[in-house]
Amino acid sequence: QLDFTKFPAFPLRTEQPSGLDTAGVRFELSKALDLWARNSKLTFQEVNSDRADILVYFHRGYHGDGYPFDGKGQILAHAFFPGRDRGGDVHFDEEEVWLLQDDNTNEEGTSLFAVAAHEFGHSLGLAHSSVSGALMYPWYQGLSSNYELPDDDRLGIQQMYG
Ligand SMILES: CC(C)C[C@H](C(=O)NO)C(=O)N[C@@H](CC(N)=O)C(=O)NCc1cccc(N)c1
Ligand SMILES: [Zn+2]
Ligand SMILES: [Zn+2]
Repeated sequence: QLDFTKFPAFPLRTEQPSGLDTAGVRFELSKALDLWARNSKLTFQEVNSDRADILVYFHRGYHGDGYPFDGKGQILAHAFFPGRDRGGDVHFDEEEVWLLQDDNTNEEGTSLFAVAAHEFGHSLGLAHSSVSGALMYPWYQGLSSNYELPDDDRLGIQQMYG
C-alpha cells in the first residue's frame, strides 16, 4: 500500500514556474510499483493513511533519520527494508532535478521512475546487486520507457514473494 498524503511542497525547478506536480509524481511511482507487481504476486493499493506500509517523502539535507541527503547529485534517494514504522518508506532527495515521463525539457535531471523503481526494490527487501544492468545495481542507469525488469531483479523478488 502506498500513501501519498505526506508530500510536502515540491521543490521549485529554476527554469519552471511550478514544481513537480503531484499527479505526475504519483504516476511515476505507480509505474515503478507496477514493475514489481508485474513480476511477482505482489499487489499495491494507494491509501491515504499514515499506516500505509510504504510512505513516500521528499526531503532535503538532514531530515531526522540519520541518513542526511547531500544536495543535488550523489545520493539521490534511500529506502528502508520492510518492517514496522519507517520500514518500507522511501525518501527522495528533493534537491535533485526529478524528471517525469513527459519531461521533454533538455535540462539535466534524474528519472523519478528509475530511482523509484530501484528504491521500491529496497522497500520490498532487495539489497544492491553486483550484476551490472540490474535495477538493484548500486549506480543509477536511466531506464527505457517500455522497461522490463532484468532477470536478476525478477529472480530476487520471486524468491521473496513468489
Ligand atoms: C548508499 C545509498 C544511500 C546510495 C543511494 C541508494 O542506493 N539508494 O537506494 C543512492 O542514491 N545511490 C545512487 C548512486 C548514484 N548516485 O548513482 C543511485 O543512483 N541509486 C539509485 C538507483 C536508481 C536507478 C538504478 C540504479 N541502479 C540505482
Ligand atoms: Zn531519509
Ligand atoms: Zn539503492
